[in-house]
Amino acid sequence: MTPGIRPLVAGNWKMNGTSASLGELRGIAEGFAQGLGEVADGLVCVPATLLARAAEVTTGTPLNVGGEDCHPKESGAHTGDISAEMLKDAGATHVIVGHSERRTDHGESNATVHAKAEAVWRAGLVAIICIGETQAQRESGSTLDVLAQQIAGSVPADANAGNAVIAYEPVWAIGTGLTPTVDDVAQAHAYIRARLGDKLGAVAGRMRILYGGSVKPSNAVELLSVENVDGALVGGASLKAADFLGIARAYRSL
Ligand SMILES: O=C[C@H](O)COP(=O)(O)O
Repeated sequence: MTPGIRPLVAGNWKMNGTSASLGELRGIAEGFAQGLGEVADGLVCVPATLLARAAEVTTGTPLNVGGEDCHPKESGAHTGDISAEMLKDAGATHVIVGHSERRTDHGESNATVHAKAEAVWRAGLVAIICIGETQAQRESGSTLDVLAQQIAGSVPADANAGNAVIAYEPVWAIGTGLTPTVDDVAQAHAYIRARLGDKLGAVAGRMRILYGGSVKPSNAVELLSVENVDGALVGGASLKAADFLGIARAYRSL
């Protein structure tokens, strides 16, 4: 946690969910409406196919919905792609950019992620910019260098606390049940805050830095209490309302 920064508990459904899943989203929205919204902001990023209906389900609740990716351009001949403006039209308030699965599956570079973050801002939305090292990079001792490069290349110079959220996701911790030690998380988040400070100045002290990678109700208090961890980006455990709310509930005791 960072004094003065309101935490954000964000879900990422990835390529999961059909209309039958909207009941879980409704459950999450109700949990935030019934008190959790007082201790943390809530967001669930859903597949584009569900976004408009997800926005309807969450209307009138504190829960926001977002997109998982966008094309850098506003419109044009890009079959199968979706622009940030389209996501906004469907009800998104946030868009994830640079998730490691996009970087790996679609070869997205830091420059691409940078362009996507700017596209999110062009649409008036908040960019959740993901960074994180692979297992091999960690084992070779280059974690902090990788984070520095990703911040330098992926985070536009006009990022601030209102338009961007940084998500630190060690790639090897995503969907594996493995998590870094709290000391490793603290070191990474402090380093990210410092590099953001170098790049952005004082505003970096007010930006949210989320941790992502195998967050679940049983480890949420431990991970979310770490200094400079201002929330979570949750994959698998965001698919069930009970699990996601269990994570957000950590903020009742922090
Ligand atoms: O965007 C979310 C992350 O990739 C974390 O996924 P996970 O909670 O399933 O490990």
